[in-house]
Amino acid sequence: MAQRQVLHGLGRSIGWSMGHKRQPNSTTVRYSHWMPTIAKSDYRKSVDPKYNKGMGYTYEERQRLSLCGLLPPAYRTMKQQLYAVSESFANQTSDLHRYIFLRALRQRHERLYFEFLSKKVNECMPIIYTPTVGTACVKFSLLHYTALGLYVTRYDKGHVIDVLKNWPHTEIRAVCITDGERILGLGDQGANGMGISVGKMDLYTALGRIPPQFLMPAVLDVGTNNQTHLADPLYIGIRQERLRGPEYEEIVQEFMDAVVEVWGPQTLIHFEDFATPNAFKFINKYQDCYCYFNDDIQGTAATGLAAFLGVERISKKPLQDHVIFMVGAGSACLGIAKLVIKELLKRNVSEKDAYKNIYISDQSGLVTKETKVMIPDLKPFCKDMPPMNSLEEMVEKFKPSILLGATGSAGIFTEKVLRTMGKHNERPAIFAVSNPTTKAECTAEQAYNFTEGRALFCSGSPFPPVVFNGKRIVPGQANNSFAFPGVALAVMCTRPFKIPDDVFLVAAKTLADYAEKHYPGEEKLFPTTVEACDVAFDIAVNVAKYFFDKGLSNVFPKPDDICDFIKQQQYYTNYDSSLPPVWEYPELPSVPLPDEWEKKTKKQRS
Ligand SMILES: NC(=O)C1=CN([C@@H]2O[C@H](COP(=O)(O)OP(=O)(O)OC[C@H]3O[C@@H](n4cnc5c(N)ncnc54)[C@H](OP(=O)(O)O)[C@@H]3O)[C@@H](O)[C@H]2O)C=CC1
Ligand SMILES: CC(=O)C(=O)O
Ligand SMILES: [Mg+2]
Repeated sequence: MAQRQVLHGLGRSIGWSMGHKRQPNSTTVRYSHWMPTIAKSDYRKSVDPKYNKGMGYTYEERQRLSLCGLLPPAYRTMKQQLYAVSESFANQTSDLHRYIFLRALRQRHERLYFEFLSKKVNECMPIIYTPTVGTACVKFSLLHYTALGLYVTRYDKGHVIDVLKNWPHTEIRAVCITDGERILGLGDQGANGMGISVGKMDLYTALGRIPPQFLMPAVLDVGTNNQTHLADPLYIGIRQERLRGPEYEEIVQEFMDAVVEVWGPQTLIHFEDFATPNAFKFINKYQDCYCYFNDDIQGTAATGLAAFLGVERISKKPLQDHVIFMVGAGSACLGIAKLVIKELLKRNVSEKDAYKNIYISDQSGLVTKETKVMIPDLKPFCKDMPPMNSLEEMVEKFKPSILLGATGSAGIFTEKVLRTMGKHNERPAIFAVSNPTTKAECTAEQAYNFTEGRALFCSGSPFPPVVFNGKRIVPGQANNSFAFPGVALAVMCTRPFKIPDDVFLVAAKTLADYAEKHYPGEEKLFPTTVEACDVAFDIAVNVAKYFFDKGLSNVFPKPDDICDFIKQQQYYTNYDSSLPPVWEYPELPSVPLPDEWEKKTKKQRS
């Protein structure tokens, strides 16, 4: 009996239950020799990425789990393993190699991977997320080795539920799905869009600390119109033109219903990188009847509004008095514009005044009543004025104080556009939010150089700090990754049936407040990425409060301490064990880690 308790304790300490098929009377040492089959299955489990500790298995655990001899003799603490990973990471020869290295780590040793991401956010975010994830998607056919997420295809029609049931984890609480049609600013990547779903869900865990076993990245492969992929003999998806019309919508509907059937109506369904007309069609169809959100519309909206609230704070001018010019009439710009309107209406600004100062343009110029509008959500933003085409002329004419581009068209914020922004504003707010970096409307350097260093600049993908007139300026990152992990964490904890738009107002305000609270008196619109985990937690707390207060949570009773309630459901990477040894193993000599590395690993803000 005592023996069984020890074994159970050990099972818990490494993260799985040992079961009851043990020899109750055997000693532990004999057990490991007598039961080769079980020992072998323990070995498989011990290298399962979810449980693996790598060289972090203690000598005691190695003895009990029949791992002696299967690992090198040295033992490594989590910190020593992190050091090993960071050395190997740094030795990779390109960002794509770093991406491949991290993917392999994820497939081998999940807790170490997430611990590394959270300790090295600055270094890892640009790899597992934008910009490198964009390159990875383009080349995904060469990188695919094993199931990272679920592929559902148009030919699974009528059987989507069976495909979903093949996913190895049974308790899924969030799904991120893309059909790959608009991957970042890189266009149609078909099934290669899996890289984006995987990247987003990795941030659920790295930033939101949502346990990875609750998450399922997915691709809905309905074909691709990307001619390069269609001609590529190694393309991993269905080599056919994209499905359109009712058949396309039916397969999306079947996916939605299958998720609800398999994992329940409280499963969060996150739509990512759908082409804009479909993105708006589905948000309007699903938002009120599924636990659903579209990240490019709503997550981006929360981040964009937060940036504008920061501009309001720094400029000491109410948001409704700012002239906002948006270049791009897609998911990102329209999502932000709609949330700004929501915020202004809440402040009792009249509808007419709320719309008055927001201008939107697309490739054919200013969106006016003459524009052939394909997305109904764009209609209220159409101006009753003559058409205008040149961005330079529009910026000169409307004198925006906030200029935001989400176009996927690199460099359209020309020197003249930027200088005009600088001419009309003391602190011109310039946001080049297109991803990846190669698609940014301007670089950080251009934004500061052409405005004499006065720009309040943010970009979608990270730019390095710029030194202007001897002053080091750190550009902010205006990316929806500051919003969706916190919203998802709140949803996972409170289990609502739907996610109203107000949730993204809460997220925006929390993000803006975070910057204000942590950088008082500083002209900083966003926290740094190393704080993204703390931001996600704050957003989760406020959004969870919102769900409880509005009666939308399905968790009863309302917890007294929401912070604690959320913390208890988060993912932790600790796998310490304090078991006694079975046979004696001497304390082996070790060498301390370099001081330099220890210092660098401590949290730094910029
Ligand atoms: N930082 C972040 O968090 C986020 C960034 N993004 C990025 O924003 C970009 C756009 O995404 P999304 O809105 O979904 O994309 P869409 O493709 O739906 O929209 C792009 C819009 O930009 C317009 N456009 C393109 N080129 C120009 C140009 N040269 N001048 C004026 N308008 C132009 C298009 O006009 P037309 O319709 O006439 O073709 C279209 O209205 C992408 O790069 C994406 O990565 C998206 C979401 C979040
Ligand atoms: C960040 C993001 O979601 C995009 O660029 O599409
Ligand atoms: Mg996106």
